Amino acid sequence: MVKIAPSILSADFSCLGEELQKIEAAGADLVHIDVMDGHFVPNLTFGPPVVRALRGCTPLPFDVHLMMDDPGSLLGAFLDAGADSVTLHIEACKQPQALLNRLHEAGVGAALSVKPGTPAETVFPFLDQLSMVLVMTVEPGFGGQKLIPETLRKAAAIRQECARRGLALDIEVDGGINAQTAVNAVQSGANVLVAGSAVFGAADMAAAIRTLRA
Ligand SMILES: O=C(CO)[C@@H](O)[C@H](O)COP(=O)(O)O
Ligand SMILES: [Fe+2]
Repeated sequence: MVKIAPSILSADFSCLGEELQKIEAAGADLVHIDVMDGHFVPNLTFGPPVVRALRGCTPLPFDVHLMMDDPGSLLGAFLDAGADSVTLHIEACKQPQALLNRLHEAGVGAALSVKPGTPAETVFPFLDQLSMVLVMTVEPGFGGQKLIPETLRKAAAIRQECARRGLALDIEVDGGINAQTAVNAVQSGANVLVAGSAVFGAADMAAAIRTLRA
């Protein structure tokens, strides 16, 4: 079953709560929240107070994608704010194990992400401790970019390694996912599709989500 995680980076920021209610009604499975710190990526978005404020707007799980240089510094605040799963970039983690331990202790989903230039193998030592791996299919920082096709080979390599080890992880792809690119993404082993512009830019969000899922 393919899960659809609309990224609120492409939502109307002047009425984020209503935007969450719209994607819930349209059949979204998760809310993908792109946290950018202006250092790890050249853009700045939401912090824990925004996540906390949105928590009351929908029961959908919050999939928090931390694009931060020092994710440990605000991890507790994002957990308190209502994150259901937290994705850390392997490139930003000096001690991934310590941060994963904190996520396990908090009882939330623990995910690691790789940027397009980061080998899939960097997350292999942690696979048995993860609920999800996020393969970035664009350079992180902005919505509305074109998917980099070679990145899907990493989704396939991670899926293969999981199968070899008998692990049933979610594999999420993020960036440039639309009705066309979703086909190759799912064939490569992804089962969670992040979609910002393809959902929030659609005239009919429910139809866009149905098409992505199909
Ligand atoms: O993490 C990111 C970008 O850094 C993404 O979640 C984007 O927000 C996806 O946007 P689209 O490419 O689907 O428009
Ligand atoms: Fe994201």
